[in-house]
Order: sequence, then structure tokens, then C-alpha cells
Amino acid sequence: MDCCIVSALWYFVALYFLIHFLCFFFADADFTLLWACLVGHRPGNKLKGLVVWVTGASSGIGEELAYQLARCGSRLILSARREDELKRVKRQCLERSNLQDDDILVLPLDLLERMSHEEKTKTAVQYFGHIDILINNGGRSQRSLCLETSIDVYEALMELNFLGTVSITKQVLPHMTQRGTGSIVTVSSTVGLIGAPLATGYSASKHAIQGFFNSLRIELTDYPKIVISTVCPGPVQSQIVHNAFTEELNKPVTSAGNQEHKMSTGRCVHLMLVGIANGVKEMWIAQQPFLLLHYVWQYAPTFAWFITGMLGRKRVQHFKAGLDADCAYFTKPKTS
Ligand SMILES: NC(=O)c1ccc[n+]([C@@H]2O[C@H](COP(=O)([O-])OP(=O)(O)OC[C@H]3O[C@@H](n4cnc5c(N)ncnc54)[C@H](O)[C@@H]3O)[C@@H](O)[C@H]2O)c1
Repeated sequence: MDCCIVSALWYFVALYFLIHFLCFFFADADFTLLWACLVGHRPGNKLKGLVVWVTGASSGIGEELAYQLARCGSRLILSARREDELKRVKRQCLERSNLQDDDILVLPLDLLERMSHEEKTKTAVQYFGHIDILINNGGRSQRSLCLETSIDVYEALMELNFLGTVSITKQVLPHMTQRGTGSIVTVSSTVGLIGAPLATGYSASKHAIQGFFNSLRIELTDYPKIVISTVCPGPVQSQIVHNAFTEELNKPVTSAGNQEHKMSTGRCVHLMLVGIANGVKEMWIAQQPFLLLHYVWQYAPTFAWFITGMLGRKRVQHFKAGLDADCAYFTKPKTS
């Protein structure tokens, strides 16, 4: 009898570790976010009727955010520079949801034109009366070696990804503190937590974002109903590589390379919305091996340097050879 109980216990312990092992290696989000997926609030229940302002809504993650939020029944403010693209996204939102025309405000905005941000925020607040959630999503990446990159590119990355985001946040935040409620969600990146070659300036701008919002969150402890969240996605299918900065300000990327190995935009945005619906403060959203790298970087930095050194070297070599650098980790790289 005793033997049976011991065997059963061993069986459950083994099962417990097996489940954890599988979760760890096949998961595409951190444990808190996965837990929220399992037992937390559904985005459709929590976000219905809320006013959500999405920057960078004309493509990629921002566009998909617009579609999934529309399906949740959120009222939307869609911002990016190109009005025609925003109108296209609005039309798609209306087709895919029960929202009415006046539930979606198209509000063209350039994150670099900081002088316009006060006026844009006033327009948004006047239209809906308030803003429940600001999603700071607009931004650009980088594909260039530090030694070859003009300092102007570094300035542009900080102006857009960091100062543009801070500027909008500083306009919206007083409305939230006045109401005592709201969420500010900012799309950072895996490279906001760890380094990556070919993205020294981009990674620095996302590290700056992490530092800013991690500090702001603590400053706002007197406002327990204001949630500050950062999202750290690994590679996701979007226009990000196509739109990336290179070594010179106006030099385009020659080839965006293969996107197939990246996480689908739909999955990334679904996980983001679960995190937002459950007030998750930091979301790690990435396929393996990137998710694993997040953990290793936190718990064993020396080992993390060893792995990133190996992978990064390969990436730089492929880039220098004119191959698809982003594919370097996964498949035989194709000529770009
Ligand atoms: N796709 C990825 O692999 C990935 C990974 C981690 C983080 N991110 C982050 O996700 C966010 C969205 O990027 P994406 O992958 O959807 O790329 P994307 O290029 O498809 O979308 C970027 C959006 O930002 C907008 N934008 C760019 N410059 C702007 C400006 N000056 N003013 C206003 N809007 C501007 C673009 O118009 C577009 O709507 C970015 O902050 C990016 O850094 C992306």
C-alpha cells in the first residue's frame, strides 16, 4: 500500500516537472501572461466600450491591435502619419466588428512633431470625453553596424522611439491622474531587455523606454488604478524590417528578408490584449529561443553573454555577407 502511495507521488512529481518543462520550452509568453491566458479576464469582457488610443496603427502590430480591439468592442483612436492608411484600417475595423463609424476616430499624428501632441491629445479627449488606454506602439527599428552608422541615425531613433513616446505619454497622463484611472501600454522589445547586434541604437532607445516606464510606474503609486505596462516582443511579422533605419538617415533597407519564422502578428496582439485586460505590468512575448534568452539573461548573465555572443556573431557575419541576417538563427540564410 505504502509502495503504491510513493509510486503515485513520484508519478505526480514527474508529471508536474514535465508540464513545467513543456511550458518552458514551448511557451511563447512569460509565466504571468500565460497564467492570465489560462485563468484571467478575457479581453472581450474587459476592454468592451473602453476608449483606446493606438499609435502606429497603420501597419503591423498597431494595425492588428486595431482589428482585435474593434472585435472586443473598444472605441478607437487610430494614429500614425498616413491618413489614407488609417482610413483603410478604420474601414476594415468597421467590416470586422459591430462598431459604428463614430466609434473610431482617425487622428493622423507624427511622433516626431512633439509640438503637435498637446493639440492632438485635446482633440482625442474632446471627441470621446476621456482616454482609457494609450498604446504607445509607433516606432522604427535599425539594421546597421555601429561602426558604419551615422550619429544622425542614433538621434532619429531616440527622437522617435523614446522622446516621441514620452511626449505623448506626458500629454495623456494628466487626464488619467485627474480621473484617477487609465492604462499606458508601451511596446518595447526583447532588445529593450537584452542587446542585439545591428540594432545598437534601436536597442538603446528601447532600453530607455524600459527605464522611463519602470521609474514612472513607481512614481504613480498614489494612483493604484493607473496601470503602466511594457510589452517586450521578440520577432513578430510586420513591416518593421522594411521600415528600419540603416547606416544613413534616408537609406532604405534593401531587403526585408523572410518573415515566416517570426511569431504571427495575431498571436502577439492576442497575448498583448490578455495582458492589458489583466493589468500585467511587463509582458514577455516571444517564441523560442528568444523567450528562453529573456530568462537566461535575468538569471545567468554570464551564460547569456556566451549564447548571445555565439548567435550574434553569426548574425553579423551573415549581414556582412549580404545574407538575410534575421534568418541566421533558424534556417540556412537566403541571399537578400
Ligand atoms: N515586429 C517586431 O519584430 C517587433 C519586435 C519588438 C518590438 N516591436 C515594436 O512594435 C512596434 C510596432 O512595430 P511593427 O513591428 O508593427 O512595425 P511596423 O513598421 O509595421 O509599424 C510601425 C508603425 O509605427 C508608425 N510610425 C513610424 N514612424 C512614425 C512617426 N514618426 N510618427 C507616427 N507613427 C510612426 C508606422 O507608420 C507604423 O504604423 C514598434 O514600437 C516596434 O519597435 C516590433
